[in-house]
Amino acid sequence: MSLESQVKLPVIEFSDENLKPGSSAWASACTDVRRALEECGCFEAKFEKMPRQVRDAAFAGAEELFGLPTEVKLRNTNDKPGFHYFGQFEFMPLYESLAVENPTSFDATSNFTRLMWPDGNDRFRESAQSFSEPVTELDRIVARMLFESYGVGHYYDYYSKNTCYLLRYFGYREPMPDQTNAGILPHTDKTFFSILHQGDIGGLMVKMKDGRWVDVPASPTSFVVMAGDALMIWSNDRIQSCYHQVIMKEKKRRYSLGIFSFVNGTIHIPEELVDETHPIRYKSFDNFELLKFFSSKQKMPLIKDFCGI
Ligand SMILES: O=C(O)CCC(=O)C(=O)O
Ligand SMILES: [Fe+2]
Repeated sequence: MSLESQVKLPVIEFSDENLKPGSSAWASACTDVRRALEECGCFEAKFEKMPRQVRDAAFAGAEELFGLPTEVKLRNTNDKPGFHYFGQFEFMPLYESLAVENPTSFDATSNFTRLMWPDGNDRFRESAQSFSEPVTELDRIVARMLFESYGVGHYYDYYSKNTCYLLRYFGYREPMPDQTNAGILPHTDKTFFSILHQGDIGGLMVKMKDGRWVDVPASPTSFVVMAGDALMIWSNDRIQSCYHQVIMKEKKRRYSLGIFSFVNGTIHIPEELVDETHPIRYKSFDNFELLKFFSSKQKMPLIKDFCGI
């Protein structure tokens, strides 16, 4: 085994014991979350609240969704930049994804389902919402723990009221002989948090601070929590957004599900996170303007060109 594959992500367990705010187990989980994000930009969350049948139904839904004709998938449009179908890229021929905005809502999941299946598909609709509920809950737990650990617990109220969630389904074809096995090229997300959950086929890799790429094993009980660029800016660079990519190592189709959080309204860098060793690096910004800025550029711009000081 090479040294590279021995590096592992930090693992944090979220169980009944440490989910009680105010308990000592909660306080130590708050510190673990902050340390993992500051040191690695991501961690593996073991989260018991996802029932096995809900997870399996969500992946069965993914398989059905990617089985639809491309022209149907292309109906997945949205006024928000980047909240739509992606695929058919020459430089990433294996990758496709579809997005459901506000996936914990009955109406939003119904609208998406009707768009894909005009005759209805209740099983799919229900699976999308039931999967999203516990994962958005995990997002809020992680956010609250991080804010408390930074001494800005009051920010949680604003976050929970103003966060907009996106459920994204990822599908990757198996590479043909002589075709690239790059599923998705290295990038950071424009989110506050991204929580990814792989199906049975792994392939996700995350980059550590020392430049090493680490495999994220697929597991039915693991969720990868990653810092997005919006969190990096909000944290005044105490946390770096997580570089990640997908390499298709197995000759099989791969599915993955992601819950992405975006904060509505102007995000200010908390004064508590600014001090002599962390002078202010960014101006206040809008998460959707950040998305727009990146989607409008041909060449990958730098965050500092968007809101750096
Ligand atoms: O397929 C995955 O697990 C990750 C996809 C991803 O990183 C993205 O589209 O932002
Ligand atoms: Fe990503």
